[in-house]
Amino acid sequence: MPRLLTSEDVAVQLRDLPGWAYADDRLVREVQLATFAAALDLVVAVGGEAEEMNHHPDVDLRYDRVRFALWTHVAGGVTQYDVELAHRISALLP
Ligand SMILES: C[C@H](O)[C@H](O)[C@H]1CNC2=NC(N)=NC(=O)C2=N1
Repeated sequence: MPRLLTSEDVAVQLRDLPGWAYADDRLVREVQLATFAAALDLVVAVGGEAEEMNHHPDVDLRYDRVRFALWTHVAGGVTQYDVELAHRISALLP
C-alpha cells in the first residue's frame, strides 16, 4: 500500500510542480488548450501515461479546458504515484 503524503510532504513536492495545487486531498490542475481537439489529444496522451503507470487521473474535459485531479484510490489520498503522474502530465502540456 503506497504511503499517504502529509500536507507538508505535498507542499514540498508542489515546489517542483508549477501550475498544480492541493485541494480536497487531490493534486489538481486545470489547463486551457487552443481547441477541443487539442484538449482531447491531451487527454489521450495522459491516458497513455496512466496506462503505463497503472495509475489513473480523474479527468474533466469541457470544450477546450481539461481539469485533472490525482489521488490514489487504494490509499484514499495523495501518494508519490500522484506526484509522478503530475510530472508526466506537466511534461505533456504545450
Ligand atoms: C486494479 C488496478 O490495478 C487498480 O485499481 C489501480 C488502477 N488505477 C489506479 N489509479 C489511481 N489513481 N489509484 C489507484 O489506486 C489505482 N489502482
